[in-house]
Amino acid sequence: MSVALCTTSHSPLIGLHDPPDDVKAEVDRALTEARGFVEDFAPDLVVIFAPDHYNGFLYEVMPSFCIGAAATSVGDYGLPTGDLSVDAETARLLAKRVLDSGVDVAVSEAMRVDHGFVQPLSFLFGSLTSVPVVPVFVNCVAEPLGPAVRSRLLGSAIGTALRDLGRRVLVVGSGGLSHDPPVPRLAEAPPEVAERLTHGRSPTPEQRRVRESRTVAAAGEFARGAGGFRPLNPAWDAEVLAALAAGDFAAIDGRPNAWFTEQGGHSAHEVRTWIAAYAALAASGPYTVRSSYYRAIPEWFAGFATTTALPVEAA
Ligand SMILES: O=C(O)/C=C/c1cccc(O)c1O
Ligand SMILES: [Fe+2]
Repeated sequence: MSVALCTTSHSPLIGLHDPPDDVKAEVDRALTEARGFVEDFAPDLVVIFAPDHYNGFLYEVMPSFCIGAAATSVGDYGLPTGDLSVDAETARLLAKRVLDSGVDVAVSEAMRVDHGFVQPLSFLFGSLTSVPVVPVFVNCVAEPLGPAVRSRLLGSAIGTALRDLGRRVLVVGSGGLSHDPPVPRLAEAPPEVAERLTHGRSPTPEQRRVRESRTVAAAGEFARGAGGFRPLNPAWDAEVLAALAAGDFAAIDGRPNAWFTEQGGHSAHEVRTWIAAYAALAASGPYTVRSSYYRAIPEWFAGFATTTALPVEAA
């Protein structure tokens, strides 16, 4: 089997609240390069690690990790709705192998996914059904969170299992580096928001519109330096990118959750998806980063990065 990696930030504000044209063009070039890398690799399976933002996973039951044997997009922020082309047999096999390794992963036969999964799949493949996929949910927002090292163990177990498949597998990690957009938190939520975080899996179109327009308005404030949001942290982002590029998981493994939150903001825990993806790649041996793009983009509420990587012997 062969393996390749692409990690990318997502932001539902892309296309809804864009940065100046020169920045947008720079990101487009980076994503086009990543897409070219993926086309050249021509995967026959994609394993995507991504978070959810209270669209598919709510406090009714909030697993730390979940592998989907079937998945459908809820179509938040105007993104495509519909089923992903999930490779159910491989999803169930990977779940078994992860459980055998001692990492407790949930399984879903009806996973609902949001922009965290849908945006990278749409960027890289143009649709949700171009390539067989195994979606792997990583809880990055709903506290309490387990330690980040568990994401590495999850990725490592999946990468080890992938070695036996004899397939061309692209592992994808989806999520921002430093960022703290207004995703609600249960501990400080008023009752109606707590109710939504627990049971609100089917908002009306109007409820969805209100929620999404609030995020766009907040991004406008953030980009103007208003609103009291936590700033992006390019220095921390560089530190994390350098550790992952060097395969230096030890630099991250021992970090407490407070390190991610204090340095990068509450949503910086989305970097767990990158840790899992890089750990999955590392299971096939030493790797080398082929491309790495970064820019802090307040209009998208994101320390925005995209990287690609290959095993050393394939590079
Ligand atoms: O509104 C949400 O659910 C999330 C918004 C968001 C904004 C910016 C970067 C991200 O990673 C997000 O999920
Ligand atoms: Fe996100």
